[in-house]
Amino acid sequence: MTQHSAGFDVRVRDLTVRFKRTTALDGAGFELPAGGIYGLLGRNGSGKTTLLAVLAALRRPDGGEVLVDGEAPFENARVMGGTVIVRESGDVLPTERVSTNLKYFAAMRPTWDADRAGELADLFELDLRKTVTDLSRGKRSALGAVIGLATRAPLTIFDEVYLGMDAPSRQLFYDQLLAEVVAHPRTVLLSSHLIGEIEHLLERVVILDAGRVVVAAETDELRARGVTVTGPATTVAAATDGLRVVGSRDLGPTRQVTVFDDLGDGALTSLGEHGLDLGPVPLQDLFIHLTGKDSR
Ligand SMILES: Nc1ncnc2c1ncn2[C@@H]1O[C@H](COP(=O)(O)OP(=O)(O)OP(=O)(O)O)[C@@H](O)[C@H]1O
Repeated sequence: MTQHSAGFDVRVRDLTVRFKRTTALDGAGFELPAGGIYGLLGRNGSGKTTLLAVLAALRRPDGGEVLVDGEAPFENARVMGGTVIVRESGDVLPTERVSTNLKYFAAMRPTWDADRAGELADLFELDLRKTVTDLSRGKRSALGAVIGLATRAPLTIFDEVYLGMDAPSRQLFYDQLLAEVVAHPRTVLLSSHLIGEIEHLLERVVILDAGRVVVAAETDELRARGVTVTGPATTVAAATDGLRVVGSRDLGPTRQVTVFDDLGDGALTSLGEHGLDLGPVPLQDLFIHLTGKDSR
């Protein structure tokens, strides 16, 4: 059911987008419930920006279905009015001052919170008098963060916008994002390469690979499906037979494999009974295994 107070939900089914010779999205599908912070991960060229552009109504799909809050977003004034996308290329007025940009968004966006925008601009130490073109890359990213957060849109999309920020600024962004979503629930979709940094924020993760969704799952469920198994090579091979092994490396007689499978307690106990060492797999490693050359 759509919960308007908690943001827009997103349903994508069999989505295809083509550019002349390139199929950027090739039957992608996933769902995001209303209200929550979600991650869109994928290697360079996997289709993240294209997907986000479709969700934000900047592009019409060539095939399949995209529903945002129950309706197709393209040329849909209601859905577009409730969606904000922040991209590094900037959807700001580049030759105007920061202060003018904030006033412009205040006028354009009914959900804009001007006090919060001012507070965030202070926190990010943005000089309101500077024109956008005179800002450093990191400060331009910070302006994007301020706009994305202060808009309080039911669907808020950040397309790698915080990559230009230094580590303390990114931490500030993550903290402020979390505070915003707790105080004013909405649906936030972040695309990023910095998985280790953002994984604790994410309720769900969608991983794209070559235009297809290879994983769409709750982050906790994803972590539970990944385990490293370490021990004598022959024992590891026998114990993991029949499980989906996504990575393997040998260190002399010792083998470590990364398993990505529905591991119930039974499977884990049986691995443990073989006397093998079991360990967690960082999301970043799972991502590398699932989108690396070996998995194709
Ligand atoms: N305007 C365009 N014209 C032609 N091809 C395009 C266009 N935009 C994207 N593509 C192609 O579509 C594919 C997906 O690109 P997209 O920008 O969506 O990927 P991405 O996952 O955002 O990549 P990155 O992480 O490098 O930003 C790529 O092969 C890209 O070259």
